[in-house]
Parts: sequence; C-alpha cells; structure tokens
Amino acid sequence: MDTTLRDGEQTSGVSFSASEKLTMAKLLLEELRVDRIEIASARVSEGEFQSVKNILEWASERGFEERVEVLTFVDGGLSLEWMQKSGAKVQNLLTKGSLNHLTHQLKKKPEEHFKEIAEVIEQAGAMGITTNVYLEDWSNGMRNSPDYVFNFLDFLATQPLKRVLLPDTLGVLTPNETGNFISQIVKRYPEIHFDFHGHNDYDLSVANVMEAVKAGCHGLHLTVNGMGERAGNAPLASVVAVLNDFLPEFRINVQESSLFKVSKLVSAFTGFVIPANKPIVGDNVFTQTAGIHADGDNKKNLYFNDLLPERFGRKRKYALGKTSGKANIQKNLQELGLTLNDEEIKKVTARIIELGDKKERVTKDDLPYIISDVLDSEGYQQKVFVKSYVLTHAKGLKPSTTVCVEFEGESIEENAQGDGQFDAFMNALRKVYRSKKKSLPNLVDYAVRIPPGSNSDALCETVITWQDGDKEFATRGLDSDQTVSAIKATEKMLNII
Ligand SMILES: CC(=O)SCCNC(=O)CCNC(=O)[C@H](O)C(C)(C)COP(=O)(O)OP(=O)(O)OC[C@H]1O[C@@H](n2cnc3c(N)ncnc32)[C@H](O)[C@@H]1OP(=O)(O)O
Repeated sequence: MDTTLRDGEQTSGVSFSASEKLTMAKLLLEELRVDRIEIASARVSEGEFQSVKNILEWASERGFEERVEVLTFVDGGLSLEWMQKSGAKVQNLLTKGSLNHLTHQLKKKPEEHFKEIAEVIEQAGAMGITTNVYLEDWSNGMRNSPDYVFNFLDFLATQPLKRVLLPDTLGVLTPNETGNFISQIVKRYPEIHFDFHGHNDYDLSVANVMEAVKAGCHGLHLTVNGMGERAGNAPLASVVAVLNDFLPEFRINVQESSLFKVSKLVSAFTGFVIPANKPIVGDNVFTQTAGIHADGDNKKNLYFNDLLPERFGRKRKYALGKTSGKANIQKNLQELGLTLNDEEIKKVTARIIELGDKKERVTKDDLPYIISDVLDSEGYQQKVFVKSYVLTHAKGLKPSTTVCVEFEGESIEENAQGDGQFDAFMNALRKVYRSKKKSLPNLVDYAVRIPPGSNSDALCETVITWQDGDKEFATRGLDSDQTVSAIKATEKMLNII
C-alpha cells in the first residue's frame, strides 16, 4: 500500500494540490501498479475532501474504489460521515496500539476504547465501508504493554474487519525485534491479514520491512522517495528492489520500470529534493566515478551489481572529474559516438583532471568542447604568453586592465581602460603590440556559450572571429569564467598571427 498521499504528505512543508493527488493516484494504481493507496486523513480540510471526492469518482469508474483508503479517527462517526460524503469505501481506523498512548492521549481505559472501536466498525459496515485498523504506536506497545496489545488483538479478531495495520510509528524497531514481534502475532492470529508500516528514524525501515515480510506480514506501507513525518517512511523503490532481489518467493505487483518516473514526479510536485545518493532513484546511484571502475566495466562489467539501471528506466553513467581515468573518457566518447586516439585521450583526460582539481564539475555535454579546445591547441607552437593581468570592474568607473605579456622573450606591461573588462584588456594588449611596432587583427565577432544541456557550472566557451587583412579566422577559449575564456581565445590568436 502506497501512503505517499497521506503519510508522505505529513513531510514538513509538503502539500499536494487536489489535481496533483488525482494525477498521483492514477499513476500509482495504473502505471506503478501498487495494490492500494492511502490518500488522506478524514476531516482534515475542505481541500482534502474535494481531493478525496475527485479520486473516488475516477476510481469507481474503474472499479478501484476498494483500493483507495482514508485514515479515520475514533470520533463517534464524524470521520465516517466525511468519508461517506466523499464516496470513500475503505477506512484505516486510527486506534491506540500502546497503553501509553491510550492512557495519556485519549485518557481512556482499554474496554472503553474497544467499545468505541466496535461501534465505529459496526457503523462503517452499515454504511458499506470496509474497515482496516491501525494500532498506532504498536511497536512501543509490544515493548512496554504487550498484554494490552494482545488483548486488543483478541478483541479485533472478533470484529468484521479486513486488515490490521501494525505501525512502527516512531521508527524505533530493530530488524530482530520486528521479525520477533510479527512472527508472534502472525502465529497467534493466522486468519488476520497484517500490514507492516515502517518509519525510518534509525535508517532501519527497509531492513525492518524485510524482516516483517519474512515473519509473515501480508502487506507493507511505503511512500515514494521515503517521504513522511520526521525521517520519513520506508521508501517504496528500495523496498521493491529488496523484495525482488532478496525475497523473490514473495510476489509483488509493482512495476520497477516506473519507479524512477514516479519518484521524479513526486519530487517536482512537492519540491522535496531526492538526495543524489538515494538508492534506485537518486541522481548519482548509477554513476561510476572512479577510473578503475570504468576500466573494469569496459573489460567485463566488473563493477555491476544486480541493480541494473535499465530495470528502473535509468542508464549507467560515467562521471568526468578528478578521479576519471581514460576509461571514463572512453565510455563517454562511446555514448557520444566520438573516436580519439590514445594520445588524444590522454590529453583530454589531463584537461578534465585539471578542471576537477579546480572543483569544477564536468558533464558528458562538456566533453566535445573540451576535446575541441585541447586538440585546437595542438597546431601551434606557443611563443606569446599572457603572463598576468588584473581586470577591474567598479560601479561608476570605467573598467580597466593591466596586462603583462611575454613577447619574444621580453615581458611588457601596459594598462588601459575600455567599455568592458575584455575591451580594456584588448586596449592594453594593443599598447603592448604598438610598443613593438606591431598591430593586432580586428575583432569581428565574439560569441559566448555554455555547452547546451550540460547543466554544469564548469565551462563557458568563447569563440572570437578576427580579421587580419584579407584573412578571417576564429579562435576558441574554454574556462569556467567568461572573460578568462575570451582571454584564452585571444592568446591563441596572438600565437597564430
Ligand atoms: C499514523 C499517523 O501518522 S497519525 C496522523 C493522523 N493524521 C493527522 O493527524 C493529520 C490530520 N489531523 C488533523 O487535521 C487534525 O489533527 C484533526 C482534524 C484530526 C483533529 O483536529 P483538532 O480537533 O484540532 O485536534 P488536534 O489536532 O489537537 O488533535 C488532537 C485530538 O485528537 C485526539 N486523538 C488522538 N488520536 C485519536 C484517535 N486515534 N482517534 C480520535 N481522536 C484522537 C486527541 O486526544 C486530541 O483530542 P482532545 O483535543 O479532545 O484532547
């Protein structure tokens, strides 16, 4: 059962609109094919009421209404009235699964609580509403008031209900305890369908879910991206992968290939960012970064595990940066359909490592620009060096530049102002050349771009077209800073003329 739309929405700062809930409900049931969804708590708001109504209208057209659930309260039938008006057919009745909560929150005795629950269940039956019962704080109940929990379950075993829902409300269970508690319960009540509802406060929710299944739980409550109150709920994608790979004897209907798409959509709807290292759905989890890993994959996919990205509608990537070796570059070149010889690959690798050292992030889309820049620099012998420069830009003052150029073994320093930093740089450079009775080509075009689609902050390419007498030619510079990339393109020009 996916509870992204109810418990997932209890993530701090998250709220779905009615139309987002409807879109999600359709996607979860029809495309991802979870068996059931819990979409709201009853009585919360007018907006929630409308949203439940919309989903139920759609679900009943498809005969899905028994797969759509609403959390309700022991409130003398107020939640049930709300549900009936909305068209909802399955209530997940929130009751107290620990004596501590019952005594201190509801301030009631067990018999009183059971009696009220029996009344709600009976009323629901008369309204044609199916009841499941949540034992809130059940995990602490098992630890601290097991007699209460078993008395409660004895009572529930006499009731006309469909399922009993066992939440580790505060995410306090260990895998051992989960297995132990659930197997005791499943053995004692073999006829009841139990769901386990895990929370992730100790980052143990997936391990706990695994033990719950092994111990005989029949259903699980999960959320997309592990959203939920505090540290969240057991994450759907991880649990699906764990069940498929480690417990294949238990059948689930969820479509692995849709997990990533749904995860992205929920993230877009909620603004809840998926951590890059979140298993299955995080941006980085199918990216090899180390050169040795890329090399092993080139040889015999040596660094693959069973979590093949294609299962989840994703692709393996090979990162480019400080820890890249030539194998990473080759993998990216293959994907771009480019071929370089060994020497060229070495040079491109060296440039990428140099960029990585500057903490710059390089993506596959940057690669053609880096290649062209590195290979472009090969055709000439550098004899003019722009050794140092200062560029200033201040409000109310003209930009100015001081530049020092090593020219035929001699260092010459000049400064000048201009309309912009690069213009000032060119003016200072002209002064250097005039002092040697030489002139510079005219600048006829200046184009700046970042590699399209790269989403990286690493690189900016400047291509400058020059006119030297009849001759027109272009040079290119690549750097993370726009002006510096233009200066690099200019330095190339100085070595060509
Ligand atoms: C498993 C879980 O995650 S539980 C989460 C359940 N969902 C939610 O709480 C989200 C939606 N909740 C809400 O919108 C509101 O809390 C409402 C509408 C349910 C109630 O709102 P309010 O009347 O303003 O009360 P408040 O928010 O302070 O809730 C506390 C009341 O609920 C009572 N309560 C707690 N658990 C239950 C329960 N299982 N059944 C009935 N009442 C309960 C408390 O005893 C308290 O009642 P009191 O004011 O008479 O002492």
